[in-house]
Amino acid sequence: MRLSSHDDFTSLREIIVGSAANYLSHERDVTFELFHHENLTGFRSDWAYPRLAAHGGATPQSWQIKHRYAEELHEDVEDLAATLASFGVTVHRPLPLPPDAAPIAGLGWQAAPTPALNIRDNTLILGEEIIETPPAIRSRYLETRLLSPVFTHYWQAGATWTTMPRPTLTDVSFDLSYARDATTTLGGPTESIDAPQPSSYDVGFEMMLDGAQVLRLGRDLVVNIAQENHRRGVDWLERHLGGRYRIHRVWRMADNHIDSMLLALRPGVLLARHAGLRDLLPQRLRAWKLIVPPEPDPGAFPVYDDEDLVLTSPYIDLNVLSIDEETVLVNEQCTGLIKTLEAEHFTVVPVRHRHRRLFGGGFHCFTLDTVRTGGCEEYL
Ligand SMILES: NC(=[NH2+])NCCC[C@H](N)C(=O)O
Repeated sequence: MRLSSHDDFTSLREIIVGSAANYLSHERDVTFELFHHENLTGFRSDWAYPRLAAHGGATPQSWQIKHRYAEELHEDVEDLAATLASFGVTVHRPLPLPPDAAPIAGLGWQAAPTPALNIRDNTLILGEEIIETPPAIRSRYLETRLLSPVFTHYWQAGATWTTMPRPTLTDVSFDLSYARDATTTLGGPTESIDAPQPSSYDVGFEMMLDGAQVLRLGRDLVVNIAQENHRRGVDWLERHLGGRYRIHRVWRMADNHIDSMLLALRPGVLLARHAGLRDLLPQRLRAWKLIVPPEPDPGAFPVYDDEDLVLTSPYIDLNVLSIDEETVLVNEQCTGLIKTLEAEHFTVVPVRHRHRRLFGGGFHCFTLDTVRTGGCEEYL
């Protein structure tokens, strides 16, 4: 079918499910530390972390992921793909990262590549257009290349395929204000994000915007912005779209991705982390109903060691995936959310995903819907 995806809730026909194959390590350079600083430092995350200060050091490090967790993740992602297929959805897959992947390099940096797992992040599908968004983490620089075969398939069927300007990603490319303003300890055990090193390739602040910062509602796009890199990215998007969409900028609802804060389940209904989010919404969206699940249960997560990096907050299970306006895939461990949605008359499909705190995403992050029945509607 032709690419056509304008929202997260109308009937799902085709989807890409990320690949967790060979997720062996995290490249703990300054770009990784900055992107994940909120979780790495425990800020806002209630039972975040005994923590890392003990480790010390200032050079990028390859942080090994325990084999068992990588394997269990892979198993859960393959099951997710099978569950979607069992609903009659056509499932596409990225190329798996090979086990012996060589490091990738940019101007003045080098990093081990990550697999195309959280594919919501680096691509934005807007209707009939694929927009590859500029990554903010070096190890993710070539991630969308693993999706090239799928994008080529849609391009051949008539899709528009665009790549936003690619950043150089030197240390000084980043606006650190969000990290500085937050009440958090800067710097992880590896590279301090507060000490950018000069490079001959410096160009100053660059555009950086992840697809996952955008909530798609037909003609309306709600975009979370936390700092200048994001602002430049949204400015680009707005100019590129040339009035075809209405962009609503939301200031600092989250550090970056919006999809463990707010998701649309159907026109008029949002799933929200807490009721206070209403005040941050664009005026016309404030009239929508907010479904707020109970606070996450610490007992619903595996217990990890200090060296197992926790990359998401305990609210990650809010990151659900809708098959249609009634049917929602939810983490089987998140019984509070399951009950809440059932009470609202949704059909919940429980799906296993054990290590959602270790790999940065839930079901919405791991997928990219490419064909849904909804058009470019005026929901607002
Ligand atoms: N598209 C994504 N990767 N979203 C995941 C967002 C997770 C969010 N930072 C949290 O800790 O809850």
